[in-house]
Amino acid sequence: MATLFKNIKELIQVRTTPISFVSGDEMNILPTIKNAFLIVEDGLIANFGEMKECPIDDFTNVIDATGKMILPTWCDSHTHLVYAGNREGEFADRISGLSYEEIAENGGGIINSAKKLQQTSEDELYKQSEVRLKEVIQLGTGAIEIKSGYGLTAEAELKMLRVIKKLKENYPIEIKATFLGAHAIPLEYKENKTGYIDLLVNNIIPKVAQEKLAEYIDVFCETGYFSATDTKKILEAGKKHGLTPKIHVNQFTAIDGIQVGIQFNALSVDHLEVMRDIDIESLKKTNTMPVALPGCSYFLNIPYTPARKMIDAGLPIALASDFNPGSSPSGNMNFVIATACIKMKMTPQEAINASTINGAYAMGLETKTGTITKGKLANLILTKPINSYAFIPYSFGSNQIEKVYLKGIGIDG
Ligand SMILES: N=CN[C@@H](CCC(=O)O)C(=O)O
Ligand SMILES: [Zn+2]
Repeated sequence: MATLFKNIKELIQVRTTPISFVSGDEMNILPTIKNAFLIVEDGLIANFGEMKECPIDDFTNVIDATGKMILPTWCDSHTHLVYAGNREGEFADRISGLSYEEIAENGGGIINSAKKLQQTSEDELYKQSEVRLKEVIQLGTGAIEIKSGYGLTAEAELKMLRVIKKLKENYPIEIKATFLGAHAIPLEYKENKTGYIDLLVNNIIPKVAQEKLAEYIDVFCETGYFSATDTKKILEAGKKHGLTPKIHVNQFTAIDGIQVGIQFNALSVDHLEVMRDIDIESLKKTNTMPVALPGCSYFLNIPYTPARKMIDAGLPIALASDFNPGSSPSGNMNFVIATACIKMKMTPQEAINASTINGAYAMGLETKTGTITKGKLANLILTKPINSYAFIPYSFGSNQIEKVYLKGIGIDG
């Protein structure tokens, strides 16, 4: 069962020697092969090279990619794709002048989503989430991290994580689950944050770990949510139960969350719209991936992560969608890449590296996906006929994807 893609105009993100991620100046290097072939066997990339070296075996399927390009599928390392209902009412309130913070203070925001989710059955939550998962696959995402965090009770958090597990069982996309019980302080604990942290530490985290429902642990380390000290306490409990941190930090204020993340060897620190020089300095020479979420900056009209400054300082960057009902109701990685180029001054090469190999690293999948490398999953984007890969971010809002292949199988919309 071998499939040959032939006459590929340009095969993008080709890495013959495995890499974990790229940083600094290396982010601007995107290796490609022009006029290429690629062979898929048993769901994996078996071989690739220049057309002049293409083997003349008997292939089960031959796909002529004349004029079209192939890239590894997008690796979206930060989403909240499992949620109930939507928050377009708050969207209208923001247009009328209320801020995201004011909406949250009035009982909207994450608390609003938690209320809806608690009242939604597991089956219904699965159905709503499945629609979004199918949509992002068609938009080129082949690996995705999904967080809990709209439950805020043991029962509802576990319900979310079971939905993520079911999606993982039923769809060919790679899915990683993150426990984000510390996403907001539930109304019942408004005057007793310590009580909620104790519940997380002594009850919910042990349950999540026991049922093996998550690999990562997240905390919204932010003024009005969880402080650096709270974050340490929660990450400590997560560590005790084998959960690796990937945390929300520096979205609105810099309160030393990055330093806590580094101290706990976080796989990633995400958002980073507000970055002090000390935060950039702290991230140097660490294994922690900084993750930018331009869709959130776009939607909330808040500053963009200073990616240019960070890359110029030698750091890596991953890009993710932050797909969620409150601050980024879109999981379209093509838009994320375009926005990173247009608003954050990342080059197309940097943005593609940030959305493939660096995104894969930010969810522990760098050995399985994120590059065109022999033995990796044949998770591929076949573009429509285009002149250059820069056309993908350039033509923002248009879809340049002809077909998505996961484990070598073409996914029908
Ligand atoms: N900032 C915290 N959490 C989400 C948004 C949550 C919401 O508004 O529902 C984020 O990453 O932007
Ligand atoms: Zn988020």
